[in-house]
Amino acid sequence: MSEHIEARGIVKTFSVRGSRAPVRAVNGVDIVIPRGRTLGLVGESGSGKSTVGRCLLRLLEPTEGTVRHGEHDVLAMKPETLRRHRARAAMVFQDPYESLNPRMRIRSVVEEPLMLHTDLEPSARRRRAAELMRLVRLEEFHLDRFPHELSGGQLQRIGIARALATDPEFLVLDEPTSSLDLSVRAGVLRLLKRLQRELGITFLFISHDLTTVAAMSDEVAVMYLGTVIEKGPAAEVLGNPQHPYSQALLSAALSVDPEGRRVRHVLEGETPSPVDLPPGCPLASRCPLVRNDCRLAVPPLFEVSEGHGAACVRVPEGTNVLPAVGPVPIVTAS
Ligand SMILES: Nc1ncnc2c1ncn2[C@@H]1O[C@H](COP(=O)(O)OP(=O)(O)OP(=O)(O)O)[C@@H](O)[C@H]1O
Repeated sequence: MSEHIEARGIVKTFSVRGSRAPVRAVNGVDIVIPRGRTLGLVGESGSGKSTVGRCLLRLLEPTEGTVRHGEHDVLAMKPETLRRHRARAAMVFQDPYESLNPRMRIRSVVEEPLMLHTDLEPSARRRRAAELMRLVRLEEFHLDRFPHELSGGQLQRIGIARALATDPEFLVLDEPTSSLDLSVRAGVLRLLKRLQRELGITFLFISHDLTTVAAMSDEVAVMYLGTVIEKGPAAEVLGNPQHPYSQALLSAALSVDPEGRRVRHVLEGETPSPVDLPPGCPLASRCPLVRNDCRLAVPPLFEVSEGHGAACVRVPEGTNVLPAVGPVPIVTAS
């Protein structure tokens, strides 16, 4: 299966007022997603998930790293090439109401990307808008409504229709169902699955909700403090987590193991500030299993099983080192 989205060594820092040191929001992340597949990106609030998603779309300029979309070097694009490239990749935001202009009719919301990134005539834009309504299972009359006249679930379908307007190959879905009632969540997730199947779109699915990620993802990457600390096939990472942070995240969410026993992996203490990152494993200051060598260097992703890696020195020695998410060559540790 061909790699579709491939980002290497992504670093993103933000300068903040009143602080001489920048916030290191993303600290050397690799992302590889094969065409038509879903990578779920999980981690607590502030771990850098949205910043990674925005860097992949170049809605933010990474401070370091490379981003490839198919054959295209996204970060090397000049403005006009980038404008046309924006038709190939789009983002669906968490809160559909917040992300839509309340004064724009839905038709303008849906047609806007066509105006910005394509040269379609008005009549072709209208036809495309009607087609998009059918695709997301809404009625054509919704195009003449304003955002406040639609329900949360309908608005998120509009957010999806807008993202699909230019027939993109890649979508970043940033917590696309977190603001929705449970009763409409499943419908939106089913819609996304169907669209992916029918249109062959590649997804980066960002969420802190592990149940949703489990249902949506082929592979999962777990982020902590700007770093991917575990990644691999979704069933492996979520069913057999090896990094103490992933174990804590999962036990907080599930609180029972596969045999039905209650398990608790509690992390004490505060997450360190991304302005002042510790030198070794980012979890060292909170990890119940910490050893001296954890504080020396950031551990690489040690291979737990095929394609499943965890950046923890306690993963058995003598294993391979996984350099990135997805089907990439595996380097044997010396
Ligand atoms: N524009 C910005 N200026 C300064 N700091 C920022 C900016 N954007 C993000 N950050 C910081 O970068 C870190 C990562 O933020 P990010 O939003 O990517 O995390 P996240 O995992 O997506 O969290 P959430 O789930 O809450 O959206 C946080 O410490 C955040 O405060």
